[in-house]
Order: sequence, then structure tokens, then C-alpha cells
Amino acid sequence: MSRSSRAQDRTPGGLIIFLNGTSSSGKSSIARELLRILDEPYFHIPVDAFHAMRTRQEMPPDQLTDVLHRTWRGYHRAIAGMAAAGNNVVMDHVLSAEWRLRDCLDLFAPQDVVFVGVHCDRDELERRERERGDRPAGLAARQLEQVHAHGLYDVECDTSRSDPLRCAARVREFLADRLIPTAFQRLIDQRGGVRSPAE
Ligand SMILES: Nc1ncnc2c1ncn2[C@@H]1O[C@H](COP(=O)(O)OP(=O)(O)OP(=O)(O)O)[C@@H](O)[C@H]1O
Repeated sequence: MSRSSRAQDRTPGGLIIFLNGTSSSGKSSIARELLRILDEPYFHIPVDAFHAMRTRQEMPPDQLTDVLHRTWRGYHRAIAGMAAAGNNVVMDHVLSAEWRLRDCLDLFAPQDVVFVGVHCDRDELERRERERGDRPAGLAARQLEQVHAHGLYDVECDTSRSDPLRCAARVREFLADRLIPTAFQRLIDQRGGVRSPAE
């Protein structure tokens, strides 16, 4: 391949709409509406899809810890890869451990990330958990403190007060007139632009 054709092959990065919230906060519901109302092609890639791809065999706890860690690291890199190839992505993730955000800050082009905080009241989270019956009771409440600890977003929505379509519409409005620097850029600047050591 010639030098000039390689340069031509380079695609501008796709946009990453990063939905972050606890379990049952409504991320997947917003993602579904986003794919319905956004004009450009987008891929909804939830972290749950990666867990669902794994073999179902029982593992001893120490092996499971390693496998889960590699799954999350792989998920982040898959998202970065899709965006690097020019695909727009709706990411649906739970930043319930501090290293996950650091890893994403290291990997994603900050100007291409729209960081969306998906909030929901604790009582409503518990009600949804009971109603769903397929999530351990108290999971969302345990995640609440860490998930939003970094305290900075481009867009925020509260699914205890707005339905998924209204939340998705807020994100779409933001896309039409995006503010720079992005929340991801400001989070990188806050830590002095330092890349984190490998986890
Ligand atoms: N804005 C909303 N108002 C009322 N109910 C909602 C709203 N958003 C989601 N729900 C309901 O809450 C439950 C969880 O929604 P959803 O699957 O979108 O959350 P999630 O954040 O993707 O959860 P998880 O991470 O556990 O997969 C579903 O039963 C959904 O119908």
C-alpha cells in the first residue's frame, strides 16, 4: 500500500455517546430511543452484551475476578476501535470502579466523547429492581456513590423525572451544538494530562 493511499484510508473518529449510570438507571432505554431518533448511523454497544458473549461455565472466584477485569478492559478497547474506524457508538456502561473511567480517559479521543450522566433516585432504582426481578436487590444503591463520583458530564438526565425519549432528546439537542472542551477533555486536564499506569 502506498504512503498516500494509507493517508486516505484514515477515517475521522466516530462519536461516542457514553451513557453512565447505575444498574436499572435507564441507560438501555435511552440508548434504544437514541438509535430511533438520531439522524446518523449509531451502534448501541452495552457492556452487558460483552458479558453475555462469555462462556457460561462456573469459575473459581479468583479466575472470575481476572476474567471480569479483562472483559471490561476489552469492552473499552472495542469501543475505542469502533470509534477509531469512524463508527458512531452509544456506550452503555456502569463506572462503578474508579479505574474504569481512567481506562476510558486513556483510550478515547476526548473531543469525540459526549459524556452523559444517567441519574435516578434511590427509591425508584429499588422499585425497578423489585419489578425487574433479574438484578440482585440493592445492586444499584451500592453502585450509586462511585458511579458519579467524578462529578462532570456534558449532559445529565434524571430518569425518575423524565421518560427515555425526553432524555434521548436532550442528548440529541446537545449534539446539535456541542460545547468544547468536552467533559472528557476537562477530566483529562484535571489530572494534568497524565496517562494512568496499566491496570
Ligand atoms: N425513564 C424511565 N421511567 C420509568 N421507567 C424506566 C425509565 N427508564 C427505564 N425504566 C425502566 O427501568 C428498568 C431498567 O431500565 P434499563 O434496562 O433501560 O436500565 P439500565 O440502566 O440499562 O439497566 P442495567 O444496567 O441493569 O441493564 C426497565 O424496566 C425500564 O422499563
